[in-house]
Amino acid sequence: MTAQKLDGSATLKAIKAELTERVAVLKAKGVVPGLGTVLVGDDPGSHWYVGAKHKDCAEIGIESIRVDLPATATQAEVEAEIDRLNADPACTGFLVQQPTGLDEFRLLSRVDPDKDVDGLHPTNLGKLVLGEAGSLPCTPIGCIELLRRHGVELNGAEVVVVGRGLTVGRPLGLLLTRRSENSTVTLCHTGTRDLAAHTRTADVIVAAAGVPGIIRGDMVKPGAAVLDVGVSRVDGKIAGDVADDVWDVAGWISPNPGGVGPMTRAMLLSNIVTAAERQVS
Ligand SMILES: Nc1nc(=O)c2c([nH]1)NC[C@@H]1CN(c3ccc(C(=O)N[C@@H](CCC(=O)O)C(=O)O)cc3)C=[N+]21
Repeated sequence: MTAQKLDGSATLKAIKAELTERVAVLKAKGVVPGLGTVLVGDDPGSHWYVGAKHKDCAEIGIESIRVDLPATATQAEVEAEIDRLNADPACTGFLVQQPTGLDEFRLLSRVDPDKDVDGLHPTNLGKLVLGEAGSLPCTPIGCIELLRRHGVELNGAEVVVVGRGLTVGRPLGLLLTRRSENSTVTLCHTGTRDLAAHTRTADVIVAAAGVPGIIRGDMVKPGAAVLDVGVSRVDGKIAGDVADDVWDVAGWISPNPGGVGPMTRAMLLSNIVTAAERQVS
């Protein structure tokens, strides 16, 4: 048996087509969505991600405001850019690319929550806990959207999430246990005594540990869906959390690259458009 692919690249394309129409409707009402990014330093990976986000925006009619600062930028300098984007009406949503090497909690908290298209502002994470509408974090909501669009059932499913990080694992548990998803979630992490005992009974495994190959074929129930979210570099190549032998056991796999990464970009675009729509009504 070989698993079917959960194709994030194809799904990004489909979502772009849908969003293009919503952007056109906004423009007809005189609203032009504009994404701002603040990038600190010269990490090549971060430059690639930010460039990809602006290219995605251009394709669907979203304007770009790009602020690149040197690695020597101070907390106060980055905060001044955040204040400027908060006040700029052409910027309908923005993000500070992580990591910055600065106090990220203070940076995140300074963004206007209505312009927080990453869904990581404390107000938006608090709204998620409270069940109120707000921007949702892009990577975990991208995992859910990828499964939904491939017809993988989440209602009543046993989902094992591996990793408790703030951008994926922790918020994913909150999203999946909403009534609209209705999954039963086990959140595993480095303190979990017997990881395989949990993953073996799961209908869906989300591997977001950042440990290459941590999920092996003998840890997966035949037919399960496995999302490879972890990103590490081994010899300069992207290495995910899912070992190759999982393809022989699982029913569905999101590859890495080509799976959840593009979905993160799709959900950022969706958050930008939704935030601009909220600002109209
Ligand atoms: N404020 C903030 N918001 C973010 O959303 C954010 C961030 N900081 N910091 C870094 C992570 C990482 N991230 C990715 C986006 C796209 C791909 C992606 O599209 N990857 C491609 C190819 C990657 C490659 O080939 O290098 C793929 O998986 O197919 C991956 C990772 C967003 N992040």
